[in-house]
Amino acid sequence: MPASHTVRVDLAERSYDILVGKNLLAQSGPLATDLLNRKKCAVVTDSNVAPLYAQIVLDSLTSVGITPTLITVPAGEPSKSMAVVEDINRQMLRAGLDRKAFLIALGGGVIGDLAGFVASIFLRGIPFIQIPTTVLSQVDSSVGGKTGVNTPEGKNLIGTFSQPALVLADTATLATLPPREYREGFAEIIKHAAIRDAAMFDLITKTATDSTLLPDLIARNVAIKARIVEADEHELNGTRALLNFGHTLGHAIEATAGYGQLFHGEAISLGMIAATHLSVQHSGLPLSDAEEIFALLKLYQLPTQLPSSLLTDPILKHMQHDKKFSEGQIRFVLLRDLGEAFLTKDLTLAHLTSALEHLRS
Ligand SMILES: NC(=O)c1ccc[n+]([C@@H]2O[C@H](COP(=O)([O-])OP(=O)(O)OC[C@H]3O[C@@H](n4cnc5c(N)ncnc54)[C@H](O)[C@@H]3O)[C@@H](O)[C@H]2O)c1
Ligand SMILES: O=C(O)C(=O)C[C@@H](O)[C@H](O)[C@H](O)COP(=O)(O)O
Ligand SMILES: [Zn+2]
Repeated sequence: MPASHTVRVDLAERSYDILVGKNLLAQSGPLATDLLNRKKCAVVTDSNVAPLYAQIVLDSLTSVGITPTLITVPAGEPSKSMAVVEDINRQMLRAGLDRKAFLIALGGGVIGDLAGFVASIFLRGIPFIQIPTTVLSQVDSSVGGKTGVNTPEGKNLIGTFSQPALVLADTATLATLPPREYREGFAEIIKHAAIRDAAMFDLITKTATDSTLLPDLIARNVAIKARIVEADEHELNGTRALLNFGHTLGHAIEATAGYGQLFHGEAISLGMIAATHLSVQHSGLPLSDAEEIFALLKLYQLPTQLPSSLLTDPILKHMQHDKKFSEGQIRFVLLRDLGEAFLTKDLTLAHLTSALEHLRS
C-alpha cells in the first residue's frame, strides 16, 4: 500500500522524502533498495521497539537480498550517550559492516538521534534511513538532520547535522505507544503550530477525540518543520532557531530532572508555558492566545506545573551549558501572536527566574 502522504524536504543534493502512512515498515526493504542499492545494513532499535517491530523490518530487508545486523540498546533517554555510541560502532565493526553499508534507525527520538549520530561518524559516515515509531519522532526528530547525544552537562551537546536519506513514518506503529509516550509527542506538534500555523490548533483539538485524523495531522505538522529546515538547514540565519520555542528552559528542566525522568515533550510543555508567559509580558502576546496554548497542553494532559523538587538555580546552571547560551547571552524564542515567533537576546536571568516562578504557581 503506498504512503498516504509524501512530504519532500528540499535540500539540494541532501533532499529526501518523508512518507507518512500505514504499514510502511513492511516496505522498508524495497524502498531502501530502490534508493540506496546497498546489500548490508545495521538496524538500530531499542528494547521496547525490537520485540514489536524489528522482525517486520528484518524480513522486508532480507526479502530484497539485504543482510541486516540487528543492534538493540536499552530503551530510554540514558541510551543517548557517548558510551552507547561507541558500543554500537564496535558492534557494527565486529559484524563486518563497511563503507558500503547503511543504517536504519527504528524507534523514537532517542534512537533517531543516537543512531543518526552513529551513521554520521561510522567509517566517517554512511547513509541512514529514519523509521520513527513515536508521535514525537514522526513530527519532529526524524526530520532535519540534528543527531547527537547528551552529557551530564546538558542535552544534545555532542552531535552533527546529518540528513537522513529517507523517513518512513508508519502511523500504524503509534497504536502500541503507552498513553504517556503518545501524549508527549503533542508538545512538539503544538510547538510547530504555535510558531508557524495558528490555524492548525483546530485540527490538533479535533485529533484529541478522533484519532483517525492523526496521519493528516502528522503530515501537515511535519511539513512545518520541513519548510523551516529548508530555509536554514544548519541553524545559521535565525529561522531554524524558532524550532527551539520552549527549549531554552525546557532542555534545562529536562536535564535537571535527570534524563528520562521527565520526557522531552513534557519538559518542552513546561518550557513553552514559561516562554508564553514571557511573550505576554515582553512581546504583546494577547493573554487569550497564551490561554489557548495552555488549554491545548492541558487537553493532552501535558505537565503545566514545575515539580517542586526542581530548584531554580540548577535549572539556570544547566541552561548556561546549552547551545542557546553563548557569550553571556540567552537566545530565547518568544511569540508576538499565535503562529508568529521571533528570536530575542534581550531576556536576562532575572526574567527567566520569574518565568520559573510562574511555572510553580
Ligand atoms: N533531532 C531532533 O530534531 C529532535 C527533535 C525533538 C526531540 N528530539 C529528541 O528525541 C528524544 C525523545 O524522543 P521520543 O519522545 O520519541 O522518546 P523515545 O525514543 O525514548 O521513545 C519513547 C518511549 O516509547 C517507546 N517506543 C517507541 N516507539 C514505540 C512504539 N511504537 N510502541 C511502543 N513503545 C514505543 C520507546 O522504547 C521509549 O520507551 C529526546 O532525546 C529529544 O531530545 C530530537
Ligand atoms: O530541529 C530543530 O532544530 C529543533 O530545535 C527541534 C527540537 O524539537 C529538538 O528538541 C532539538 O533537538 C533541539 O535542538 P538543540 O540544538 O537545541 O539541541
Ligand atoms: Zn524538542
